[in-house]
Amino acid sequence: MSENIELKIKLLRDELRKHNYNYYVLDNATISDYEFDLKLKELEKLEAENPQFFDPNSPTQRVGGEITKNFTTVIHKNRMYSLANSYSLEDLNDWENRIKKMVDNENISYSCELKYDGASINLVYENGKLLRAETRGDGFQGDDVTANVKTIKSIPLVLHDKFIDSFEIRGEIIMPLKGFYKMNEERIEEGEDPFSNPRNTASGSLKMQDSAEVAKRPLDCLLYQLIAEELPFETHFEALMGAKKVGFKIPETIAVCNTINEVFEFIKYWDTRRNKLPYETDGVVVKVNSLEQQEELGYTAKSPRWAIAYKFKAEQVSTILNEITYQVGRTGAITPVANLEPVQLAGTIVKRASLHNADQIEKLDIRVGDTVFVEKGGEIIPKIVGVDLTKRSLESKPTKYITNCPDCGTKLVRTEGDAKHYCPNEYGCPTQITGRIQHFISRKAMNIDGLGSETVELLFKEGLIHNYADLYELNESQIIPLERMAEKSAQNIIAGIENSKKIPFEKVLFALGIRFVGETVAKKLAKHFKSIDNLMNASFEELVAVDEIGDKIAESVLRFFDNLTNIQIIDRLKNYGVQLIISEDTLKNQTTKLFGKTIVISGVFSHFSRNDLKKSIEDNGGKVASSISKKTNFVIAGENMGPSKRLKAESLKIPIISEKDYINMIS
Ligand SMILES: NC(=O)c1ccc[n+]([C@@H]2O[C@H](COP(=O)([O-])OP(=O)(O)OC[C@H]3O[C@@H](n4cnc5c(N)ncnc54)[C@H](O)[C@@H]3O)[C@@H](O)[C@H]2O)c1
Ligand SMILES: [Zn+2]
Repeated sequence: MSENIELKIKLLRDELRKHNYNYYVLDNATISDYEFDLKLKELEKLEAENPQFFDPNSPTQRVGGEITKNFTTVIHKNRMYSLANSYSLEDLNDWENRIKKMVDNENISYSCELKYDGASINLVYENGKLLRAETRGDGFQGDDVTANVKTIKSIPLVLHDKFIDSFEIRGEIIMPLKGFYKMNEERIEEGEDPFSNPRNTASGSLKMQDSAEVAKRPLDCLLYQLIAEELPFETHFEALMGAKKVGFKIPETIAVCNTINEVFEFIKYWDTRRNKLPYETDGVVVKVNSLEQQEELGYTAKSPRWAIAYKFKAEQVSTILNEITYQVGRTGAITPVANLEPVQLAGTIVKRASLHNADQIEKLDIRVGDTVFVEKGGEIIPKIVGVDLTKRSLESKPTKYITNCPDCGTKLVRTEGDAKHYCPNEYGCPTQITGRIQHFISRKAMNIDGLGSETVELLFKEGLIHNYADLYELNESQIIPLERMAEKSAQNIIAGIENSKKIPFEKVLFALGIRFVGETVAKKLAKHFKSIDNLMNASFEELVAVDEIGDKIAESVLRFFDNLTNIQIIDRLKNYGVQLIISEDTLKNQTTKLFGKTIVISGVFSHFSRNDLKKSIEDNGGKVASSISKKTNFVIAGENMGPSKRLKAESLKIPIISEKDYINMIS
């Protein structure tokens, strides 16, 4: 018997560790938070009943995150904790009873805050300046992500008023919904899969290697705790308001409640209104307001006793699944969509839900006619999380995924490791053809004025264009007779197409619609290879040698240029005068002085910002790496170079040069 329990505990611990890793390190959870919390609760219960199997390393005893190998590790001056959870008013009452006993039945007032859903961050300030930003990691040590955090505009780098000399302030890095939706629209436009939710995206962004990329992500930071050797405040709330005065972003939603009943009111209020906030929240955090009482209460192994999270229930409704339809994307990817009986959810009427791919349908055994549960997380469209099997009719049959393209009838393919089915009829499938042309003319690509998506469809239907090169053969007399067209609009279209011949190479490269080559990648490739001919002749090794170009992108580029139709189209674009070589302007200030050199930078510089220094290295043909290895040619050290980096460079005998040496080197 006890052997069984021991095994059960071990299996649960292993499973939860795996989920922690997926969630915190890979930013890619494979079960819902609800299921995760249930399993954790089950383990807590088993451990409490069987104290002989206690293990300080159990997921019940430890903060779930980890440090990564991509950043300098920092030991937290003050430990970072998780929060105990509660799911009902009863849980909260129990908590109050417990803590009241520990503070001798004194009155307790509470600070109530929303639980912002993102990634925790610790900001270290010395003498009014941001010194370091650290992730929570395992609570004892985290990743030094200062360079990335410095790109978040709402975080003050220098305080505009005198405050405490040395302190830490903690908060949550979040991605507000508006920015999240916009980014996803752009990704879909570029043929990439959209991000799954704002939390993962915020957490993933924080851990990117290139701060210039992080700067493009619309991140924000909401702060919720101040820590110092000695705080000149009596209460947590006053401390936050003090921090607010010197420039920190502290949400307006905080309230002080004098009784637990007032806390309930706060929770009820926000449970129905949180959808109206510009960011996601997943609950309320209730904190003992008096700092003295907080100190008295202290911490358990994993969380403060003076605070508790109340988790909102994910909003869920049930409705009937009327039909499953299939969409074809510009890259041929098929997305199944659930068409639902319209239902009210989180303030909007929901008619459709994403089903992602065939596996998802199979896993949940979703069938037409089913009553399904629909949830709204951070996704653009809601998702189906389960089926109400008690309502399934006896005649119901498992869903058969389509085998052929709903648009052109071609047999679909699915390559190993890819969750999606694709229509391989790249050059014959109408949606793919018009999708590629629509992408080509779009604002961030060739920016062809006067030509819209509908006109592209019309021109295609009339047999006037089959690919984007055909645009350059169009003339006014072909366009004027078309539906809703007149001389003026035809002239505009032709003028817009003519003007697009001036669009610079990096945008043309993006416009070609090579899978995984979005705006940024196109810029990188254009800058590195300088012309389409060089790019076309590049080998896999040459491609992956370019900073931030990985296997997936390299393979996609090779595949694109391996196709005769594409080569012919590019030849035609060349003849029409489209820019397929990088312009003189872009080449200015560029040299090959650092060609083949891998350089690591560390510290703070006076002549360059870190990003400018990176750009300068790249402009001179060098490659910037984030960590020192045998492949590093030299390290440029600024002020306050990280001691671990210095040690590593010295032990590998890698030259360390100053900013001045560098400037001499390139001038
Ligand atoms: N689905 C999965 O596989 C999986 C795996 C691991 C964890 N999880 C989920 O992650 C959560 C557990 O993560 P956790 O241990 O980080 O705990 P938590 O996120 O539930 O609570 C602690 C965190 O809340 C944040 N927070 C937000 N607003 C705050 C405020 N106003 N005051 C104080 N803190 C605030 C802090 O960053 C703090 O670190 C659970 O919801 C769990 O379901 C899911
Ligand atoms: Zn097709």
